Order: sequence, then C-alpha cells, then structure tokens
Amino acid sequence: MRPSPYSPTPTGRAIILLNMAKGGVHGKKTRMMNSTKKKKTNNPNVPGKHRKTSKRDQTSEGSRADKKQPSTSTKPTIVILADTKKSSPPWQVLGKQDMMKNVEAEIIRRERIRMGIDSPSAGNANKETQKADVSGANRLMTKADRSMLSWKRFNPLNAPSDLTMVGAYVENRLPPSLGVPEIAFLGRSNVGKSSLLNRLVSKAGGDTARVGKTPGATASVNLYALLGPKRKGGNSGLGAPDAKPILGFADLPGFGYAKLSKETKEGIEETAELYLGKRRELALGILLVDSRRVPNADDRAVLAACFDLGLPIIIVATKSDKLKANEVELAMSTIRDGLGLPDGQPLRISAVTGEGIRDLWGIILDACEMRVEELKLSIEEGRDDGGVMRVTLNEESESDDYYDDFESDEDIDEEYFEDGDDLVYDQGYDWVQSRGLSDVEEVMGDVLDDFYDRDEYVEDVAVEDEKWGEKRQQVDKESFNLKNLKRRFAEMERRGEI
Ligand SMILES: Nc1nc2c(ncn2[C@@H]2O[C@H](COP(=O)(O)OP(=O)(O)OP(=O)(O)O)[C@@H](O)[C@H]2O)c(=O)[nH]1
Ligand SMILES: [Mg+2]
Repeated sequence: MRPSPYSPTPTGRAIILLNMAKGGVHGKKTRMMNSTKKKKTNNPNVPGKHRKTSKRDQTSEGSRADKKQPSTSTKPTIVILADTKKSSPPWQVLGKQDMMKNVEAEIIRRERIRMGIDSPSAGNANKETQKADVSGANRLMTKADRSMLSWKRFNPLNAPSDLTMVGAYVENRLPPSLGVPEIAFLGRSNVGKSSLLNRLVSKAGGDTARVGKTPGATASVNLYALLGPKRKGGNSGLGAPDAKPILGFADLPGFGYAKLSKETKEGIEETAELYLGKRRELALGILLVDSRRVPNADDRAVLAACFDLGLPIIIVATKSDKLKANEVELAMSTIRDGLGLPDGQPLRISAVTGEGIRDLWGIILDACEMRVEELKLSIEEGRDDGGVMRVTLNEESESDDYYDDFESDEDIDEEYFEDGDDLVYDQGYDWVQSRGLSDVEEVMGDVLDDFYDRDEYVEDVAVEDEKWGEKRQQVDKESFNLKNLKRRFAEMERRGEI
C-alpha cells in the first residue's frame, strides 16, 4: 500500500520529514512543519542546529594539534580549523571532506619540501598535494544565496521596524530576490491571509496588506519585505533607507473564488505556481483554513500540491475568535479529519485576539533556519539545487529519477500529472490536483464526496453564523459515521480481507 500525504504522521517533533518517494506525484521528498513543541537534540544535522564547530571544540582541537606537533622548523604545525572561520565571509564554506583533503595535501606538500623533493615555490602541481577544488561551489553562489547564508533568527517583538511592499506579480515572473527566507500564505478567498500577515507584523510600521470584506481582495502575488532595525548608513534599496530585509512574506491570491476573469485567474495561477515551485528563498507555506468550515477538495488539492512540490507546510485554523469554547474541539477535529492531519494540528489562530501568533512565529523562524541550513549543506556538497527539492508541477524531467519507485510504465501514466488533464478546476488554481487521498479515503470515495460536498460557500456572515449550529450537528454525526467506517476498513485490512 503506498503512503499518502494524508496519512497521520508521528507527533512530538518540530519538523516532520515525510518520505513521499512512492506517494508523491513526482516522488519527491516532502516535509511538514508540526505545531507541537520542539524536542531538544544534540544532532548537529537537525534543522536549527548550526553545524559550525563550537568554540570549545575549536580550542581543544587546536591545542591537541599543538601538543602533538610542537612547532619546529622540520615539523610543521597544522591546526585543524573549524568548518567555517568566524572571521571569514559566510560564502567561504568548506565541507568536512574537502577540509580534510586540504589538510592532508598540506602535510604531504611540507613533507616533500622537507625531503628536498619539491621546492617551497612548487605549489600544488603534484597530484598528492593538490587541494580540494571548492572554487565550483563558490562560483555557483549568487549574491542572494550569500546573503541567505548570513540570515540570523530574530526576535519578532522588537527586531522588525517596517513592512514594505516589494511588488505585485501577475505576469508569470518571479519577484526580485530579497536575499532572505520567505513565507507564503495560501488559502481560500476570504480565509484571512492578509489579516494574518498584518497581525504577525503588527509591531512594525509601514505598509499593510489589503484586507477585503469581499473575497478576491488579493488578486496578485504580493511580496512584502519585513525590515530589520533601522541603522544609520545602511541602505536596503527598498524605500526605508536605513534598514535591511530580515524576512519576506508572499501574500498569494485566494483560491475558490470564481468571479475573476479567466485571464486574470490564469495569470494569477501561473505566477503562484512559479513562485511555489521555483522560489529558492521559500522556507514555509502557511495553509489557512477557516475554523468554522469543513475543508473542501480545493484545500486538499492545494495541500497535496504543496506536498508534491516538496514545500514545508503548516496548517492554521483562522478566525478562532469566532468559535464558542464548546465548539473548539469539534471544529479542530473536523479540519484534522478533512485534511488527514496528525494530532495537535491545525494550529488555532486569530488575527483579532492574537491567539497562536507567538507559536506561529516560532514555527516560521524554525523553518527559516532549516531553509538556510539546507542551502548551506547543498553548497558544501557542491550541489547547485540550493537544497530545494522542489519541482513545478508542469515541468517535464529529463531524467527518469522521479519514477524509480514505480514498477511499470502503466503506474507512471497513472501517477504523473499533465497540465491540462481532466483535473482542471473551475475555481482555484488549475495546477492543483486532487490526487493524494489516502487509501482509506479512496475506498470510501463516495462517502467522502457526499461528506465534503456540503461545504457550500456562505458569503453572508449572519447567515453563516445561523447555519453554523446546524452544520456542526450534521458534521458531528457524519464524522462519527466516517470514523466507524475507517475503523472497519482498518480491521478488514488487518485480517487480510482487502
Ligand atoms: N473575526 C475575525 N475576522 C477575521 C480574522 N481574520 C480575517 N478576518 C476577516 O475576514 C475577512 C477576509 O480577510 P482577508 O484577510 O482579506 O482574507 P484573504 O484570505 O486575504 O482574502 P483574499 O485576499 O480574498 O484571498 C475580513 O473581513 C477580515 O476582517 C480573524 O482572525 N477573526
Ligand atoms: Mg488577501
């Protein structure tokens, strides 16, 4: 049975890595940010941990080397440096292997000089004394990557000074790079994307994202730069003359809103797809769902698309202030069941009361650190993918790597999504596709279709509130039936009957 993006994942870790090698459309690795507390770990490869050798390690390494090899004219002292010298520019990163190779080459070179084989000016002509070639890795680094590598976690309460809009994009082109990690807001129209962005940066001055009473307020990919502390003499080139960007926010247009013209929608979709699939700086997608509504096929399709793109994602339930205390548990379990989320999710937030904002900031900053760490690793390993395992959905691959895990060509045809296939949506991004239902859900497709179809769009808030009570009762009953069916299915599977 193939794993699904919707299968429950273990909880208790800050970041869950789901290997989608067999489950995703392209068989790429995907990951999911969990809203539960982070476990402390000493593993330096874990996101958030810097791989730099600590100061203590550096001095003990150094002094050990000194003791072993006292400085005499014949025995050179070679002090093993840390992975990255503190004073060196951030782009001069040297992987451990390369570093060891350089140390060995230097030992051999000095030995050859001592024995009179080479002269000190001979350089590294001899194969044995050739140092690791890291020029390729350095050459590949763009200015934006170099800037990303020096990104530092900040305190969202006092570090940001201003929010400034960089631009609005609809023409199938990427916004200019800010050289800092970026966060994208995704979700249906009117779910509260722009409001959440404004709340997250409410302490900063400057621009605000446009909040609409009617859906469709945001119709372009709007990139905002959060600027750091103002400093004399600095120049970000982004309006505020004395502050540098510390984070980027992309407010994406809401999906599920049909009243835009076909051309506008197509333009938006193209830009959104390009942004999510290709943006090197993108660290995290925040998928917003309304606390009071049952997730629908569009929500699931966007979630599946993010999984397939390999984008780390956190799901937040918005407008939690509109829930009565006794409605909270049911509302959260409805979203959890509707999207197949693990326990502890979604994260409840409110742009009005500020609930969940602090937790969300923690998750955002963790994701940014992870992104920077991935980039650093990819450069150290000489890869030019920037650590992004991301693909655009309509991009054909030259190699067959994606399909290694599929058994036959038939399977490939079935799994591979072609743009313009029958999975085109009238509403929402047409590049998303609703594959990825778990096996349980596939078997019970009819039941679920019926279950989710009741989620009609309610524009009038008063009517919405009135219907809320009724809908809760209905959902309650149906999710009970659904759980029973799921249990029965699991039992049948255990007994080997299916
Ligand atoms: N009570 C309450 N209302 C909210 C909250 N967040 C957003 N709203 C309201 O929901 C409506 C839509 O908010 P927006 O932030 O414009 O939603 P959006 O997702 O950006 O919408 P599009 O740009 O159309 O995709 C506005 O009337 C907001 O005032 C919240 O946390 N609580
Ligand atoms: Mg908006």
